[in-house]
Amino acid sequence: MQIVLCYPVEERHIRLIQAAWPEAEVVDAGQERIAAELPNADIYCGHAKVPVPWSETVSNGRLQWIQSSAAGLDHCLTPEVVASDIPVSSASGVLAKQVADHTMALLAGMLRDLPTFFRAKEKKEFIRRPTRDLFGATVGIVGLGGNGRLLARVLKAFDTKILATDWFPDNPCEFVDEILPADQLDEMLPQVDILILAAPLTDETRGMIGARQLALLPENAVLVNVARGPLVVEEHLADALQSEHLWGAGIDVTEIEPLPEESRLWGLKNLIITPHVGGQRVSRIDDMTRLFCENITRFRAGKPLINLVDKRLGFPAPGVSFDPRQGVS
Ligand SMILES: NC(=O)C1=CN([C@@H]2O[C@H](COP(=O)(O)OP(=O)(O)OC[C@H]3O[C@@H](n4cnc5c(N)ncnc54)[C@H](O)[C@@H]3O)[C@@H](O)[C@H]2O)C=CC1
Ligand SMILES: O=C(O)C(=O)CO
Repeated sequence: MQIVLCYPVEERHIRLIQAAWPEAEVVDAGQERIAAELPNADIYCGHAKVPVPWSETVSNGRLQWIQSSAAGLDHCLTPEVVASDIPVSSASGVLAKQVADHTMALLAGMLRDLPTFFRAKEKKEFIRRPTRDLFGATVGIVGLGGNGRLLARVLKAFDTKILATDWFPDNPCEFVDEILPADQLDEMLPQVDILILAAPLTDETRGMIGARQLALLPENAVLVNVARGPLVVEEHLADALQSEHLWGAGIDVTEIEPLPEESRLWGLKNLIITPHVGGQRVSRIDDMTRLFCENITRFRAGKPLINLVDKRLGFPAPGVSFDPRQGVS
């Protein structure tokens, strides 16, 4: 049994994985060796950011399970993997707390107009201008999974009205006032002061926020994208920010990462950009290893995996959820 890893593990993580399956050989391939090691894996855990030979790996017939170390599965759900019978599980929940924090930072930063004050600080200027706050706002969340649900809980403390769209609208959430089916996004947009994107990148969601959807948002709405850059048509977002139809936006993800030097987005004053760091936290790799070890125990016992992905949809169906600081619930 060979377990191949491609996430930034240290010796102590490898020891934990080894303890979960003592007979297995654990190979820390990293980004450097993953293309060479993946075809020999029985189990793969990681998030390869370099091209890897999925086609060869699937046709070898050796790979038995993919544990993504990311919540987003766009890195591994290739047509060959989707067509195969290899189960895929995601890291939903592992990063949710820091993503919620980061979303609140982007949102509050934009409502309180921190970009203006940061620019003023550079010039040693003391300026004041009207700002806004979150209390009483109507917030729309696109995607009520691990991240979207936790965000709803946090946002509710600000007396907000929360609407959401989700692929599974019948899966209730006590902090959301109304959950609409994914295809009713157009109905939600005109009602919200703040729109938060927390859905995976799939064929359905690519380009889901373009000029038409931005125009459906009320004047002065704020957009936050902590999901994947290609959910938004970046040129259209730049237009809506430049015309000041939107009050502002906070984005942790862009269509191309790193954002190219020539992008129009860099020059927009009402935009906060962070370099895909929403999921970062000092103990992120410990947290991920905890989920992987829990799933190894389940895999060995033939029990259902946490965050088992519906590969045709591109994300997990509702089920048990995993909080690395509390465990399974
Ligand atoms: N900025 C960052 O560092 C991070 C970004 N992400 C991104 O955020 C996404 C969401 O993360 P999680 O909540 O953990 O994923 P998740 O898999 O737990 O939840 C995704 C949710 O989106 C819903 N959904 C799918 N298609 C939809 C559509 N067309 N419209 C509305 N809802 C739809 C699903 O029903 C599900 O409830 C990930 O796929 C990933 O791309 C995740 C973690 C960190
Ligand atoms: O988990 C994910 O999908 C991420 O984007 C982490 O950076």
